[in-house]
Amino acid sequence: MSHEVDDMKYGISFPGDFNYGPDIDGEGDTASTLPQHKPRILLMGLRRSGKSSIQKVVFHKVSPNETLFLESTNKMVKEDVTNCSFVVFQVWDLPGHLDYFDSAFDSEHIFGGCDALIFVIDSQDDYQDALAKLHFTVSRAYKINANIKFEVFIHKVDGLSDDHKIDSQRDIHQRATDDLVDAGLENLHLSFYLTSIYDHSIFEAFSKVVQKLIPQIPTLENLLDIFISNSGIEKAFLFDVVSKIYIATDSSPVDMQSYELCCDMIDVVLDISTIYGDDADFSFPPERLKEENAFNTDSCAVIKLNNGTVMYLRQVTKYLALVCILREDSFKRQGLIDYNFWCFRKGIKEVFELRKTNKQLTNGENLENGMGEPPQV
Ligand SMILES: Nc1nc2c(ncn2[C@@H]2O[C@H](COP(=O)(O)OP(=O)(O)OP(=O)(O)O)[C@@H](O)[C@H]2O)c(=O)[nH]1
Repeated sequence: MSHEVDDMKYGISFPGDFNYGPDIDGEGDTASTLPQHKPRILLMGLRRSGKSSIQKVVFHKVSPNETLFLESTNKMVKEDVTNCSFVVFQVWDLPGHLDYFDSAFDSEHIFGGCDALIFVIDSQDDYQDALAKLHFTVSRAYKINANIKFEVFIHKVDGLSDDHKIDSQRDIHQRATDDLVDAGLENLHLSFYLTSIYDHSIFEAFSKVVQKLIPQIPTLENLLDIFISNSGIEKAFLFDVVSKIYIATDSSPVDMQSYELCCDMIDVVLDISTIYGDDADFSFPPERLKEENAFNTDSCAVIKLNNGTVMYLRQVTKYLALVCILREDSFKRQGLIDYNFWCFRKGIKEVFELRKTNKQLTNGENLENGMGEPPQV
């Protein structure tokens, strides 16, 4: 394992335009030293479709029930998702009743600098108007900026039966793409997700959107593949701890149940660290993470399930955690897994250090990772 990671060539480009939160070690604030372009995600859709609720549940840990009486948003709300989070980007919540292509708005600025546009459709409502608005929005935005990733959240599916969900998705997909073909926009690609704030589907969908904006994804996936295949692990996720967005996973398919289990494990570990950690602090989760010792690079947890499966969490940096699912038999070789994890973490750090040392690399200088020696196995 160590050889494979050490020999790996990171043959991808590292555009300096995707910022990450505080240093990979959680020390220092890179925000002041790196260029300030933050990927921008626009949340659009008709009124009451659920845009503000999505933002509150995913990024502010608001419980779904608390969104029931959210007031309508009347003006554009811009938010930097930087708080203690590894992934740094901006989310703009655009109220549904306004036309952003009107001359009153600077549409070039709104859509020209946009990286992903999430269009939220309320699946519990008649979606005829939403489809018309979707077509109007994406076709105009595409003309301004053809690089935008267009994502459609078929939202509030908690109220639909399984059959109804599939039918709605098929119907919306068909009608939306037909409209684009009729308008001669075959190259405009829409991705569809079934979402609800009442389960983990909204986190999963947001994870997939964010992953499209991380240029290092192929390398991270590759590192995870090498790690799991050499450690007898079945599935591994690399999580941004605060948002519970997974920023990468190995190349095997993701099943919702495994993802949910891993999210729950992060909650359990956070709670226990907060209560029994060196500097126990009982404030709201993002605040807790600011405390140096509540959840740090030494955090590690093992949960044995009654079906012969083990869940293993290791902290990669203060903001990133690796959560793995494996069989109890494979966990007998924990020493090997720990060693491989050490190599994996070293690889991850090198990937993200490259963004800082881009210049050094082009000058042919060596990277120093300052990681010390691997643990003894
Ligand atoms: N059942 C269900 N209700 C949801 C879901 N997401 C949001 N809602 C509800 O939908 C209602 C409207 O949500 P908002 O987040 O205010 O909608 P919005 O799109 O921001 O609305 P505007 O600010 O008017 O543009 C609230 O009562 C939410 O509780 C969901 O996944 N399932």
